Amino acid sequence: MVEEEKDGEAQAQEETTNLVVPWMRAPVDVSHVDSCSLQTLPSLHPRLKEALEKMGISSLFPVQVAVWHETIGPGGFERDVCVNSPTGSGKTLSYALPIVQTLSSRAVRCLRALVVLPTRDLALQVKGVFDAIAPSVGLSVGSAVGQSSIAGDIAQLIKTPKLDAGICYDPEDISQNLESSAVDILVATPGRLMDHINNTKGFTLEHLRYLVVDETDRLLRESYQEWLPTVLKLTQASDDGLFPSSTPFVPSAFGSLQTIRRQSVERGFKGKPYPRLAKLALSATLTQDPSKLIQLDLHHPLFMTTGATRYRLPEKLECLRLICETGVKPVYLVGLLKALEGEKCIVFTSSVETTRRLCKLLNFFGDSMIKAKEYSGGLNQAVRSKEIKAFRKGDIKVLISSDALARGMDVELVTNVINYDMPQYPKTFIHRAGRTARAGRDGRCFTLLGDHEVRRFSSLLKKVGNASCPIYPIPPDLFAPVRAIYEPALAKLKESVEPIAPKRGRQVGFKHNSRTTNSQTKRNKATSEQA
Ligand SMILES: Nc1ncnc2c1ncn2[C@@H]1O[C@H](COP(=O)(O)OP(=O)(O)OP(=O)(O)O)[C@@H](O)[C@H]1O
Repeated sequence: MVEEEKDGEAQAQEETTNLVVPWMRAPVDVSHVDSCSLQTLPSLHPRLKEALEKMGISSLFPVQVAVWHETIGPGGFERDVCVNSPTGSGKTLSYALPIVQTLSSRAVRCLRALVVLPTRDLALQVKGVFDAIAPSVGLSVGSAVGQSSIAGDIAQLIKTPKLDAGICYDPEDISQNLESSAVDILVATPGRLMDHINNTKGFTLEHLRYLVVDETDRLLRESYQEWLPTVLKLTQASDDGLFPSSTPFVPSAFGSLQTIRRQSVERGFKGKPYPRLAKLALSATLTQDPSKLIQLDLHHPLFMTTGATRYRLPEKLECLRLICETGVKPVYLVGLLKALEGEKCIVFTSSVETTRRLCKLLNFFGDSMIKAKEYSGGLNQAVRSKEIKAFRKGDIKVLISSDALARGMDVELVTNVINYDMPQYPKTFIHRAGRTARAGRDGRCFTLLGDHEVRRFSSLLKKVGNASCPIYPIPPDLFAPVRAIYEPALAKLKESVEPIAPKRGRQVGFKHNSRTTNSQTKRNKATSEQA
């Protein structure tokens, strides 16, 4: 299974699209915004300040300051906000903080903010950020992600109030109206969100005020059961001015409430439901494709980006390349990993299959060489969670991964990213490389290349705005011993791996060069990260 960022056709189409929507032509340039200490940040709730300090945060990053100024204070959240900001620049807190601050004054608990992410692990990571700040102002956060128990979700999300003794209730009203949300903020993946929309009694988006579409370009690439049009429809005003799911009788004694969205006649809002659903869309590689952006139904959108170029790598990222002899790429990888011994490294391959084999092969080099673990969409969730936990703790130093880990994942102290397989698309390079050099830290991104890939890689580097990518020389004293044990390790791999039905022109195992991988990539136009 291939987990590349997107298929070539769509990527190529986007690369050549010169149609930039008018509101993207006059962006707020975040590179002109300064960080701001929590002391001087206007209007910050004192309890949120305390919570941030507990997280070790003393100032906000530029993108966070820019979004804060747009969303907090008079006129806040009047416009939808689209953010294109480098990996590791702090986009999660840039939306989490203003949403939590704004909801801190809410009187009744109901679901008001929905954050959607493409994968389970990402959603849980973002929930962790909300969990660190929202309870300080009395807000509750829930998650609805794939591969967790639906019953558990429901218990967490839906509150069924206790009825006062002695009052006579209509059973129908009780069953229909008295269940309400136990959370103010929900972090979800699209598939599980649709499960709740379609099947969970009492789950409603009636009161939703904020919708965050994180990793926007990834989420807009697939329809994921039409989650976005469904959410937008469920938050529209109906013809009679009332929200469609509102029922005429809701006994206020139980704390239920209705949000009435009317067709507004105010300037700038004419014909739109009010109160309005405010939207935030974010990515390090935000799409500029009008046919994708239109799906968001943005209101008077404000575009925030960093610098003049479309893509931008983290400031302290150093890019390096290794030119590998054909047929012995794993030797270069092991030599490089030996040179980086003790540091946390993520090694990216282009498919689940290569991830599995490469991980096995590295472990066949023997304990004195490299201990590596695997992370890919081919593993079950429990194993993936276990490996990522061990990697976060530092018990594992080398993680071999497919692109399932390329987007958004924030693992502390990853100092090196290694592209074992050269990424095919600029977006893939940006997201993979962005697993290091986060939050202003240093990091290195190495790319292993065959001779025939050098030119294509140079053109890719130009597209990501990086001209300099010197060759990294592996110290010869590290290289020679690795080479000596390569053949026995490869033989062990061949014994252990089940033979794959041979396809014409396809080489099995690691007697391949990157051309083989590329042809596999083209054959397997499969999906990737699981929703
Ligand atoms: N103001 C801050 N001060 C210090 N650290 C911060 C601050 N804001 C965020 N961070 C840290 O920076 C790291 C990157 O943040 P985050 O994951 O939000 O980046 P991102 O822009 O969403 O990246 P990606 O595009 O890869 O998803 C996290 O470890 C986070 O805890």
